[in-house]
Amino acid sequence: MAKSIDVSDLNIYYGDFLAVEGVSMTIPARSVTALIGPSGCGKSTFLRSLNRMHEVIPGARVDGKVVIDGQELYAPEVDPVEVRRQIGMVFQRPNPFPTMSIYENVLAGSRLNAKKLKKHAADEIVEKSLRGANLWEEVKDRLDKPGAGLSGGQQQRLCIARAIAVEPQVLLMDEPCSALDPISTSAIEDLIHDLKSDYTIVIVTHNMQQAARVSEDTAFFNLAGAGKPGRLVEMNATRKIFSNPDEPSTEAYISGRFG
Ligand SMILES: Nc1ncnc2c1ncn2[C@@H]1O[C@H](COP(=O)(O)OP(=O)(O)OP(=O)(O)O)[C@@H](O)[C@H]1O
Repeated sequence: MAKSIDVSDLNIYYGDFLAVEGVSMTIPARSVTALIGPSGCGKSTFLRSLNRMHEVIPGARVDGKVVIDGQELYAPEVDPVEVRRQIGMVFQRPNPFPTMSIYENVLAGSRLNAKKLKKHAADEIVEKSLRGANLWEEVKDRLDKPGAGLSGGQQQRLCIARAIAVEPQVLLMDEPCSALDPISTSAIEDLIHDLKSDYTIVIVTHNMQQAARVSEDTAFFNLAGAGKPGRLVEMNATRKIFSNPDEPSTEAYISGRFG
């Protein structure tokens, strides 16, 4: 199920504006890769290029290659809508469908994928996904209540349940804990740890400790200068990035000297 991702010479544009330049990296399967770097260096833009969400913005485009287990993501025959279904994404702010029940929130993606879902199969998906997102025990007695009635941390876990319900190959997370308190953050981090045995996870985070805690590899992005595009400075084992990075600018960033 989990897939590795090979990115080569990827340039990412908003119209004429080159936001991210020349990224090449290999993101290993069944592992967590953290993307770090100062504001505006293109972490979210890069993340969205991995499931073709970037192109949703008018005029936005990429050139270069993204290959997921041998399949080129930007090949002409690939349907971007299908890609977005297969590569799950969790955003900064939990965004459950507010009036939809917890049960239906989990199934939202599966209902799009399968025309008719039998009650028994639907129940199974809901329980498995909520268990996978570490939320089952907290909500099993109120599955018919609206998603908006949950706490922020529970809502974020509900969004993760919704993302994993379709059994994606890859899970992209854009600062999934930035709107959460420390206890909910810790629950999500534990969950990320559990999920990585099944999924390839890429997470954008501003929190250095979080990158150090949850990821195997870390990619440090930076701007080459004001008005210049973001680029990948260094990707290495997280252990190495936080103890003995190859690049002085990585060292400066992680030690809090800029960014
Ligand atoms: N919809 C958009 N249209 C035009 N430019 C955009 C758009 N979204 C982002 N950008 C620009 O692309 C560059 C990279 O932005 P991006 O949000 O990817 O950076 P980031 O590293 O994720 O930042 P942050 O850490 O602040 O979230 C910035 O110069 C930003 O202004």
